[in-house]
Amino acid sequence: MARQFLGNRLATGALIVLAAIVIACAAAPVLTSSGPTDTSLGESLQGPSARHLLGTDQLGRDLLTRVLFGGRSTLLHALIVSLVAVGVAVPLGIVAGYVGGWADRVIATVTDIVMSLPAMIVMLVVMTAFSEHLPVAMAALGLILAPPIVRNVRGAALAVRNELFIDAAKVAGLSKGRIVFRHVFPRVLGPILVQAALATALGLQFAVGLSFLGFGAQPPSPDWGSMISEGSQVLNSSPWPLLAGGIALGLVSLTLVLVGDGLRDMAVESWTGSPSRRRRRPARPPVMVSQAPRSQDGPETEKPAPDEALLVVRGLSVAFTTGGTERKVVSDLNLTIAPGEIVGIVGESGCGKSSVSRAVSRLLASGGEIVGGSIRFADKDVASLKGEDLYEYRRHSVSYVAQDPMTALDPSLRVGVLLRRIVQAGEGLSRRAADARVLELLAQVQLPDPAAVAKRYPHELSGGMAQRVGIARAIATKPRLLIADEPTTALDVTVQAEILGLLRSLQQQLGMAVLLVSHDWGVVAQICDRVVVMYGGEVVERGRLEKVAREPAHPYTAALLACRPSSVVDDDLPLPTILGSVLSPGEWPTGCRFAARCTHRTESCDAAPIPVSAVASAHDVRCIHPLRDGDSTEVTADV
Ligand SMILES: Nc1ncnc2c1ncn2[C@@H]1O[C@H](COP(=O)(O)OP(=O)(O)OP(=O)(O)O)[C@@H](O)[C@H]1O
Repeated sequence: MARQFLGNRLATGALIVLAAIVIACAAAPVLTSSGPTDTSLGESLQGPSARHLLGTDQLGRDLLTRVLFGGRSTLLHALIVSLVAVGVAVPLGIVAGYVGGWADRVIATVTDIVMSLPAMIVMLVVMTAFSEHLPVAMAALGLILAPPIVRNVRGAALAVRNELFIDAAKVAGLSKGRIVFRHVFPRVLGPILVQAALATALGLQFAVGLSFLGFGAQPPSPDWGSMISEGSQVLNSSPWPLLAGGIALGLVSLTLVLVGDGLRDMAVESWTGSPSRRRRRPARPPVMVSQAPRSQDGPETEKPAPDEALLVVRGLSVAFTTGGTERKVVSDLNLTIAPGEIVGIVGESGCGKSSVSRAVSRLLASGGEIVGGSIRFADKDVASLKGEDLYEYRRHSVSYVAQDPMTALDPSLRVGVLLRRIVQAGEGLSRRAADARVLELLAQVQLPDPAAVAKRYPHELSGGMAQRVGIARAIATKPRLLIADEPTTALDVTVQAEILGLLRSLQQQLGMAVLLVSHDWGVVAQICDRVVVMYGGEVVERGRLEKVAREPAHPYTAALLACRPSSVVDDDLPLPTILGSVLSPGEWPTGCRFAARCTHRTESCDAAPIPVSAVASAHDVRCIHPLRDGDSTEVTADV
């Protein structure tokens, strides 16, 4: 961090000047040979000379001495403003942005009220009430300046709340407090530093302004405001008394702004590595619980018995509310996963795969809600978990590996620190033991030279290495179910294969179950035991992987399989695609949701919702015209 700041020459220069001024003011009694009130009428209103570097005022007092002594109270008052403003605003801004809900609404109302007050009039009232106590007035000014900082910090915290690495920290079981201190605060530090510098500059202006009006130091004691006031009265005779205070004020204000800019750039660079690494995600609050008894998703013919199952999802419906309209994106979904099993969910983009995985890991985005059904994990009712139980579930039951490894790792933390915090949070290990465990985890995900990797920031890793670190974090809590949402989509093909191989070998070593979400049959086919095909928010087919892949019964599954690059025989032909596009959630028809793109469509497909039924042992399909051996599987593929 310090290196990044020093790289900004302007800011470094400004900091040196600012520090020099502050130190000189603090050490004024030592640095000056005369006192600030020592008069010498014979030397009145002189210009700069070797004896008086900034000249003298009308009473022959040395202006430099008065600037240095006067700066002590002026800078102290500015500091009070800044400390009060930032000290009040930062906690409120973080709570409003990160916690949200009613806390956000209350804080927003209070800040709106304070912002609507006329600052100058309030200050004059405060000054009248505390005319002898400028520090109290400065503290009041700090309170008046806090609301814009609250808004700024709130915005930064809100943006961080939506980052993938916060989801990852939640799934790793870190409590809200730890997440705020370890992940949110470092990310809002940039805006805080800038605001602190600006608040100090503003405080300085106010301190000087109030003193100019006579509320500050009383003669003969100096401060910069009273010096400017006195200087303005003798401006016709000499500009130096005015310039001395004015230059000090201008210099400190300018350096504060430049230092603030430098600090902000330093904070941004240290958490991003490069600006291109920063991405935003929509906000996501906790989900709500509700029930929906009706189920069109029929019984799974191939599943572990409920008492053997690790995860049992029944009739799950998920909806998003945007602009006051609720839209179901997953409807009536059944899914069962046995301990140690790898199940894949496959389907085109927008079919609801991630919504299912996020509902299971309790990470639905803002506006997202479980509106029906149940999710049971071992003996837990996942949808109703709260507080400690939710941390416990995330800490020891599920883990989440996200699509983009770069955004899923906190860019402001070295890999070793990031993993150590996860390891220490749950197991209460000493630092040394936690560091050893971190190296063990990095070795477990087959990263060469774990000690060197532990010292790097995420932006210093390749995509594949970053995803291995993401997996190391996911297994650090020894989960029973690892959810991997498109874990290889952001990686190139060779790295994809390595990551899938790693997931398979970790699953075997640790005995955990895996729910793999992908739009790519090739990925699912490499490691899954069973597969669930989703279309339009519902399951259209499921069964053992080899069975579904060899004998797809739903035309959609068949079309997906036909679109795999590996199924193209003639390299000269373009890749096949499925005709039409996925319907948006609000456009789903009553009958078969795939009907508009299906060449097997008949009138009865549109008449009523299509139930799931068994086509064979261990093989279910939601289609009234399931494909049979010999039926064309490419009918919907457009080449
Ligand atoms: N935060 C959100 N707000 C509103 N709608 C959303 C939100 N997230 C997802 N959706 C909608 O939910 C539907 C299902 O999205 P989901 O991400 O679950 O599908 P997916 O199959 O995983 O697709 P992808 O592979 O592109 O992520 C989509 O229509 C999408 O627009």
